[in-house]
Amino acid sequence: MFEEILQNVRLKKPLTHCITNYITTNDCANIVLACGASPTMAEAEQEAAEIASQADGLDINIGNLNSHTVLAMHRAIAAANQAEIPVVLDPVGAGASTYRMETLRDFFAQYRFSVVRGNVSELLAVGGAASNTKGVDAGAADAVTEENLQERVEFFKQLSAKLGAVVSVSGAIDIIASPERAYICRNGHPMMSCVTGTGCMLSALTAAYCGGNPDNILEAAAAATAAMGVAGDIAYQKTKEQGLGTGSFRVYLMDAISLMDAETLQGGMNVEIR
Ligand SMILES: Nc1ncnc2c1ncn2[C@@H]1O[C@H](COP(=O)(O)OP(=O)(O)OP(=O)(O)O)[C@@H](O)[C@H]1O
Ligand SMILES: Cc1ncsc1CCO
Ligand SMILES: [Mg+2]
Repeated sequence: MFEEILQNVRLKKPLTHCITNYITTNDCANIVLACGASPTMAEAEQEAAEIASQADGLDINIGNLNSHTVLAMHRAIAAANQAEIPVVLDPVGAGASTYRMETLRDFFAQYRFSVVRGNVSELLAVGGAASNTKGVDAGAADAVTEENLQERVEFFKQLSAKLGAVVSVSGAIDIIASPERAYICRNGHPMMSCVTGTGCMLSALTAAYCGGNPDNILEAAAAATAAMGVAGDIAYQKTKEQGLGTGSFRVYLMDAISLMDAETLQGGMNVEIR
């Protein structure tokens, strides 16, 4: 199902411009390289538009904002919209502060996004629902479960229609929704949330996949989530076999993305369409 998506990324090596937070910048650059794309992490307001307009995909992550990066983000997104380059927005910590919510409100009022990707608490906050975000982490009370899955799928399909963007929600059960169709992914391991930035990495990976597949955004976003989930499964297996911890898991996760091929993805993924 996702074979062509992966192949396009390795063939086209999409230039992926990420304006992200300094907590995870290096991991985001490395995951973009690992999947076969090229990262550029420029965040100076003076060059953000110029760099973005040369890219194939743009990743905007609000994890650690300041007035300079917000200005750079505005310039980069405007340039990407102008050039019709896909933009992925990671609303890190949405619901945690007024500054983040106001920044998001300004973005949604002015620009188009291809994908809005975050954890469930962030996407509930973006959708105006009650959210129990715990800083940049999802609140346990918001988790997608087998019991509330259908209700959440409907909510995120509606949010996708409202935003005019694919909505990609991560957690134990991931939901990647367009207004008509949602991919449900049940891969990955809880250890993924014990390493900082697995979500930030998934957003960067999503931007790279969208950059390589600009005419197939829903499938590109779903394939990125499935690849990250399968990588999480592989990394956990290796970590457990060797009796190791989260530091090794982080390295094995990167290894698994760099070694990911269509066969591994197809064989390992647990994906349903609703
Ligand atoms: N309990 C879990 N079981 C399986 N996979 C998980 C679990 N929690 C998170 N994941 C996976 O980890 C990755 C990151 O998801 P998460 O929801 O933790 O993102 P996030 O909160 O945005 O992360 P961060 O902001 O720390 O970068 C996704 O690929 C997701 O599927
Ligand atoms: C820990 C942290 N703080 C801001 S961004 C970030 C990385 C995970 O989103
Ligand atoms: Mg996040």
